[in-house]
Amino acid sequence: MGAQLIDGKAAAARLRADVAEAAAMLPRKPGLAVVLVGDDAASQVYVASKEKAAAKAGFEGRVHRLPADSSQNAVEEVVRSLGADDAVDGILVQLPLPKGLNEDAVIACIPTEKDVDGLTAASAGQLVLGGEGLVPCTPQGSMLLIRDELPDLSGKTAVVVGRSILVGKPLALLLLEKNATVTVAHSRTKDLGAVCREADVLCVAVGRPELVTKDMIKPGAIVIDVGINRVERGGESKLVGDVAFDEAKEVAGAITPVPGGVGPMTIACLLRNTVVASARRQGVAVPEVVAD
Ligand SMILES: Nc1nc(=O)c2c([nH]1)NC[C@@H]1CN(c3ccc(C(=O)N[C@@H](CCC(=O)O)C(=O)O)cc3)C=[N+]21
Repeated sequence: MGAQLIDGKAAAARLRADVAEAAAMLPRKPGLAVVLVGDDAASQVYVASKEKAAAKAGFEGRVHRLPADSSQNAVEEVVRSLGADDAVDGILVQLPLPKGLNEDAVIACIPTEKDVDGLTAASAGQLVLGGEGLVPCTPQGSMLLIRDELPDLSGKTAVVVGRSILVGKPLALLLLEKNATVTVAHSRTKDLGAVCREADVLCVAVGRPELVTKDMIKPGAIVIDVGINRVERGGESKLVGDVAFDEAKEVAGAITPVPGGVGPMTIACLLRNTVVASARRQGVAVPEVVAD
């Protein structure tokens, strides 16, 4: 075991404490609304943990549950009414939506200033332009973990495996903003191993269990594993990342585990975005503990 373990759970706990402190400084409590459509088991679990984390941070949290067979218009109407509700600072529409619903059209109903997931076209545009928009939670959490290990990315090579709207693309932009030399690899990349081996910072977000093996990692690299895959092993169900952790830790300099890595940071960053959105909407300065 050469690598240092990056403890996302501990980092998330620290961030949540900062968020709670910031929330207590605002004139009124931050309000977070979660919209959950249907009864997908995994989504229920995620939403419950978001609800709990929001309450613990001193937020006004509310979950709006809609039946799986809701019409497009019904879902959009709920999101629009939350957009018009002054007590709501952040709106999160839990994805994926049940089949038949148009996710893009639902997300388009979220006002930019309440887009705590950073998923609207306006937020994505601000990310490209280097603006002050709210940054998607998983890439934001990944960047905070990287910063703890390597505060200055100038002159470093970063490779992002995966180009999803939710993670890969925004993460590549954030790394670029911090002056890393960024390569985005994906399913059509030729010789993925050779590309990954160039990385001082290797981020993997493809949703393929243990795709990245130790021969693909530069000795001493920082490895950020965004994947959360449920697999059956020896008759048991367990979570594994997109990186073969047990062998990767022999060569990496620092590595995130799954679970306990990027996942907990995602929720902490959702709370952070909500307190930032709330401060802005209340017309007060964003408290220093959660700024930048
Ligand atoms: N609009 C929207 N925004 C999201 O941010 C969003 C979403 N939809 N849909 C689903 C995914 C998934 N997601 C996770 C958050 C935390 C953990 C997490 O904390 N995982 C723990 C353990 C999980 C476990 O034990 O099952 C860990 O990695 O240590 C995982 C996954 C947010 N998502």
